[in-house]
Amino acid sequence: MADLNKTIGVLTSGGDSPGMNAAIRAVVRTGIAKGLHVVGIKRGYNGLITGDLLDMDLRSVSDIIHRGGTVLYTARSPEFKTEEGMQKAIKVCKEHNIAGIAVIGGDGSFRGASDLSERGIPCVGIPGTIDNDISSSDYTIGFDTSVNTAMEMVDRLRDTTESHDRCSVVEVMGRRAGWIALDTAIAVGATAVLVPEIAYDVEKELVPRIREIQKTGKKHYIIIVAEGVGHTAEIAKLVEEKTGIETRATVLGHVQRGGSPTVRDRVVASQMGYHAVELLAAGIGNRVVVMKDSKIVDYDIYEALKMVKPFDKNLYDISNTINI
Ligand SMILES: Nc1ncnc2c1ncn2[C@@H]1O[C@H](COP(=O)(O)OP(=O)(O)OP(=O)(O)O)[C@@H](O)[C@H]1O
Ligand SMILES: O=P(O)(O)OC[C@H]1O[C@](O)(CO)[C@@H](O)[C@@H]1O
Ligand SMILES: [Mg+2]
Repeated sequence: MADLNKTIGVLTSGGDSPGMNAAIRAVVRTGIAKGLHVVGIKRGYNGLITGDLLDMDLRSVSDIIHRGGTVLYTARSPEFKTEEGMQKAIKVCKEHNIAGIAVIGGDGSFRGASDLSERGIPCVGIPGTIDNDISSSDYTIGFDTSVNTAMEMVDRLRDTTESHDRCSVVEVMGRRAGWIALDTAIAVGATAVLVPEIAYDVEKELVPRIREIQKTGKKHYIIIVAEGVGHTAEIAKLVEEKTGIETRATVLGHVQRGGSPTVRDRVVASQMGYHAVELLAAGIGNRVVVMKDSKIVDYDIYEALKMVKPFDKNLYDISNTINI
């Protein structure tokens, strides 16, 4: 039964990702379809602490499905991690009769969602991060757009790298995870990919690999380095010193977090937003919506946060076998 007196909130938190807007749109429209009142909470948990809320209607999410970023803005809120900040947030929820919140963000945001659920405000997490590093989910909203952007940028770099017989060492995002690096490496045919999950010695492994490949007549090289590995400039310097190949370092940076979301990100965001509201409308909280074996399902947040997503060693091996 529709409950016109029931209010749910939606917020985006942590780093933004393309497709967050599509998820907000799905939450708002599903909520309204179920007869709920929906409020947007601005700048993540900061908006919950300060009461920066806005009423959402069908038209307030028009014209956003194709836009990157988040119309609700996002933030990292150190205050929310304190008991005092948490209590302020709970007070705002009570004042506005908020019976549940869809939290679109990464693992940190889910910890906040779990803390709030524990204190009586049911929250449902939706994985939104370009890093694809939510252990419980095979996929996170924004990843596909991000790797497509990285691929396009490296394709451009390849033109100039090839023309000059050079090596390009390219750093892609992924503070603690190598998923963006791995998919990008496969897609651009990178000679090597360095990720935080797998130890790889530049001097003892990368340099000999390039030397071996040099013997086959190859003259230009792309090396992808995940941000979590770091030292991109030093890696480039070492490669140049040890191989004699002129080498440049490029850090792609935040361009990977912007831009119009791909079909995949828009579709998954819409599915996940819908699923989250089905739970909230039923008064169910402390859940995360995830993709498992191509299906949208939900897990208990505590259980989800404990899960481990093994790195795709098989894809890593494929990259090393065919990208020579
Ligand atoms: N342990 C925690 N307890 C309560 N709240 C937390 C906790 N960790 C993070 N948060 C809240 O969630 C916000 C976002 O967390 P974080 O900066 O880790 O980003 P994220 O959601 O993991 O996204 P991403 O890593 O993709 O940028 C924090 O600023 C804080 O307000
Ligand atoms: O917005 P900031 O603080 O620069 O965050 C950068 C980090 O955010 C992420 O893009 C995840 O959202 C990481 O890959 C990156 O390290
Ligand atoms: Mg995170």
